[in-house]
Amino acid sequence: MSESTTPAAGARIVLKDVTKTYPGQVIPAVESFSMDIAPGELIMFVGPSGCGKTTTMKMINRIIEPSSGSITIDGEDVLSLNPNELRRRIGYVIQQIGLFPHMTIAENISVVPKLLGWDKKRTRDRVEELLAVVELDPKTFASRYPRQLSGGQQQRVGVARALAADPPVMLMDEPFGATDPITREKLQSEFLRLQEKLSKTIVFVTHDFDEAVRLGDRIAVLSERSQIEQFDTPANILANPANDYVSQFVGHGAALKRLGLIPVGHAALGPAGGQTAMTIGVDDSLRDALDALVLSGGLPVSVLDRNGSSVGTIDIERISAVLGAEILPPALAGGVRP
Ligand SMILES: Nc1ncnc2c1ncn2[C@@H]1O[C@H](COP(=O)(O)OP(=O)(O)OP(=O)(O)O)[C@@H](O)[C@H]1O
Repeated sequence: MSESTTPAAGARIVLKDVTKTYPGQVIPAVESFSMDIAPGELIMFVGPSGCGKTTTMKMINRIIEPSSGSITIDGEDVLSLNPNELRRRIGYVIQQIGLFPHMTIAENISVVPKLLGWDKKRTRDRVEELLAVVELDPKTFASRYPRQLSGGQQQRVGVARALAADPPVMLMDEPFGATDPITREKLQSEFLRLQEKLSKTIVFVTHDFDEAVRLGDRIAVLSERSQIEQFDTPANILANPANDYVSQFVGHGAALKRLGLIPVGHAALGPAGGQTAMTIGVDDSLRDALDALVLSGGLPVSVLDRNGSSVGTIDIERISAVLGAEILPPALAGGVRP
């Protein structure tokens, strides 16, 4: 990325006692919601349909006006920001994508830059840069229309459009919800790679707890009226759900989900060499290692470093030890690195 477009890192978002009661309703859709989101954090809102996730998120960019309470971005009250300032500071991606069908991909991405009065060259350069960022070749895609793109490609354009003015904050409402599972996983990985570079502050709404675990720095598990049942890292929520409501959300397979978060390199590896049927990378997850163990018929799996050299082996005991050192015999538990 050129120096002129060094990305804006995230901003702090603070919601204090935010309540929204829709006109004609007695019960608020969101009641006394408070949250402090650090710059660069990726926060997932998960909860059942109708619990108030979207209403809470849309109050941050004022698509919905709060009935009471305050919301600040880097200390500034969002109610005091004019519409252009809001657009500059907050990108917005939605499930329905919302690309304009009669505009080319380049024109779609240029919508906010145009509103902000950027000149043609700056806008064109930014469009090219962003298409490259979301892995769509500008030569092929800039002049196409949305209907000439697959769902996954359209969703990438949606992300590029939200990033156009390099906002420090991104709001994402089920952005990958309408894609098939394989495309969805691909978009999630791309998105994580992108976020590693950009470090935006992101509020991401999803129904899918596994998506929340995969993407989130912290997850807010919400119940009716956007009440926060637990707000913590994926690993802590999986290991210690705060109550039955959260446990239900975690669902079955909590141990497998936890393994998905831990790199193989965190386990105490066995000695390299010996008979192994399969290999796994040191940065792959323990869930991948378990998968390889199942396919190898239980034979230890050889662990390779980034250069492809064998650095040790992993087996089922060593995987279990990472999750439950405290309940295993001391000899095994002792080998686990924190
Ligand atoms: N414009 C509106 N007028 C009145 N009630 C509304 C309005 N929009 C949403 N609601 C109600 O507010 C509550 C919260 O809705 P919201 O869309 O925020 O939930 P959600 O958790 O995002 O749901 P979903 O996952 O289904 O999108 C729901 O009971 C909904 O029916």
